[in-house]
Amino acid sequence: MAYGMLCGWGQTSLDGVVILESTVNFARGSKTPSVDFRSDDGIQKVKISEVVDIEEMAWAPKYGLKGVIDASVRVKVESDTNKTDEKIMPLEFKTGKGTSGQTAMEHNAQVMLYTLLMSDRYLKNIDSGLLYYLHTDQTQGIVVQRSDLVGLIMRRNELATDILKASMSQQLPQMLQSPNMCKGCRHLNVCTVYHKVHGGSTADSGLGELFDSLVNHLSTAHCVFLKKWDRLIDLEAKELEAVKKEMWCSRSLTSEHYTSCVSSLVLDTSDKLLPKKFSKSNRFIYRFMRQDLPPPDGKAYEMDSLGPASSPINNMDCTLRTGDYVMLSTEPDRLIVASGVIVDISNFHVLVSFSKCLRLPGSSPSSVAQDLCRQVWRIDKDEIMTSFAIMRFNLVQLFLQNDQSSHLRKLIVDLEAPRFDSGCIFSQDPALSYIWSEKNLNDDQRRAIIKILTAKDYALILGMPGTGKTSTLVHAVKALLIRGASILLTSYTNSAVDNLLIKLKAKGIDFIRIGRYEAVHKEVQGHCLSAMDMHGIEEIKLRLDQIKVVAVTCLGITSPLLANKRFDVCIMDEAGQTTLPVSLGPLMFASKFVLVGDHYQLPPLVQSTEARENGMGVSLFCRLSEAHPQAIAALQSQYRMCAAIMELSNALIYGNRLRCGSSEIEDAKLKYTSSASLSSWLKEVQKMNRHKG
Ligand SMILES: Nc1ncnc2c1ncn2[C@@H]1O[C@H](COP(=O)(O)OP(=O)(O)OP(=O)(O)O)[C@@H](O)[C@H]1O
Repeated sequence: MAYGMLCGWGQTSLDGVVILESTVNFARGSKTPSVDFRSDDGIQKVKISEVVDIEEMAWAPKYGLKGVIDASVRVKVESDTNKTDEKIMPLEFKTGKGTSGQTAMEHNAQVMLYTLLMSDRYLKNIDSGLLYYLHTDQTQGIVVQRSDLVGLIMRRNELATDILKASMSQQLPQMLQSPNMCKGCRHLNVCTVYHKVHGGSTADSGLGELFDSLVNHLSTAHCVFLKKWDRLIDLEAKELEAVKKEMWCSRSLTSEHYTSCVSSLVLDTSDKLLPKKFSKSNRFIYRFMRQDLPPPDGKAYEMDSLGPASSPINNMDCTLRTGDYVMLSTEPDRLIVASGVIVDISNFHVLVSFSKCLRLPGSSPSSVAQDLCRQVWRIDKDEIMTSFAIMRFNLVQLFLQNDQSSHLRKLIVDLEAPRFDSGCIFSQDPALSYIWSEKNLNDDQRRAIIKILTAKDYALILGMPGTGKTSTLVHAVKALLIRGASILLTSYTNSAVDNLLIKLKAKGIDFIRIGRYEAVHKEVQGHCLSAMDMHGIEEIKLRLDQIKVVAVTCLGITSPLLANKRFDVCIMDEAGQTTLPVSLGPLMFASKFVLVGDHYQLPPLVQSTEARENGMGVSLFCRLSEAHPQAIAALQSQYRMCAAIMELSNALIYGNRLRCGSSEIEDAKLKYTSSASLSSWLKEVQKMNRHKG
């Protein structure tokens, strides 16, 4: 029965696949495992009677806690005295063997907190949970004591106070000074680096030589750099904190007050097939509409404006867009039910895709559909804080003690000059022969690709508007592939990544696109793993090992598909508009990198004035360009503007460095058949020209 239910769930990540497989195996197990709950009832037998949810999001604003529960299960528990009890509880899978010591304590604490989150979610007292160790096939029962929960919540409060203090005044709490506990802790590296950066000494770390061995590589300049950028991220995060608070605390805000949400929604049931299964991505699509929208009678959807009682979803202020990560919650109690991605949004509806069928917590299998239809919903944007977590993660990686971090640190923090292998220009390199023989490249573009091919550390491509950046990158990728290099292509936005991929596809270059299927351009969706006919993790791994070109957005690098992947080159487009901590992420995956951008155009978007004034608007591209102009290859021949328009760009920004790529471009004129169809500003220009003439 459990397997039947599981088949209804889509698979989102490798973790998800592992959990699904594990739960199926666990639930299918013919034997009824005996589990020690360490309670008065002695050893008890447990049997899963229903898998209620997989990877269930559990948010409890009142405790300030959130988590994703591997599996929420209904379990029949039979004690020695033949007493049978049916309960809902969390089931957490662990891959390690650690059933003792500190790790086991952490696992226990995690399950206990999940019972608290589930109690809040299912509105009933959930007093026990299960831990299943995959390696040893051992199941451990946990019965929650009130005193344990009180202790855990107190620790949570201490942690929250410390985090708040750190973000306000950059003061970190004392280290534990316990070598035994610290040695096995997975946060040891980051913890010691931060301790040193904040002026901590070996003595007050309490770790002696161990501390020195982890931080001795850090110079004063490194500490200053990390501290500065950490502070800038704090400032920017604080700016957006207000938005996050609204999401957690507000109960009655409408989109008029808060533009990243739509409230008062109901499921549109006019299409009986909802949810629709998006077969390619294995996701489930639900359509929501305003509660006050008149029922669709065929005409309602075609109306330009709605009646006075109803307000459009996608009004001018609403910042929700297709491709946005969102959270779905209930109104008025604001129970967060699932996270998904907007597939489409208009004045009348919003389509959201989820990794599995929706179900209200506690809903019985027979009434799931009715319960969902009766519910009033709210959709909030949900990506702001994840990007800060990624930025911090990227930043601290740069200061850890390993070869890759050390290499990047020298280039990015110490600003060591990048090396170029000019000798190879005269070699018989087939990649270079390809570039020399390629007729569609102009001299600037050829020089740029040679810069990329000769770079040992990095190259910077300054691509002014319309100078053929994308076309140049396509040839650069081809040349690198001739050399047998593996390439990670990245950019901040999905559209920039896909723009390049569409051109690569036209040239017959194969690639894998990592990212949310819905946010990927239709023309390249077929290159998403979720759209391929893959059977199991091994096949996915094999495909990833074989492919030479992988593309992902800068913030998409946290995908488990990229874990342990290494590339010869990372090429980053839009680098002039990407903040430094975001840029660092993809660079960690490659031996050398190419940044493509134009720092004369818009700098990275930074909301906080203080962060901007203190340097957050300086991209890595700009930092390296200013330090090492010799690393830049500039594309200056443009193919988008006639001479008169280009002169404006040259006068305002480019100091006459831009030139027309051909005489046709230089003299190009706008062709139109009738002036009636012209917009008013063009008519004005036309009049002025006649006047001049
Ligand atoms: N060497 C070349 N000769 C002739 N046309 C070219 C050449 N390189 C690029 N183009 C043309 O110039 C236009 C702009 O190219 P592309 O889109 O690659 O530039 P871009 O720098 O990425 O553009 P933008 O800055 O506007 O995003 C395209 O129409 C392209 O075909």
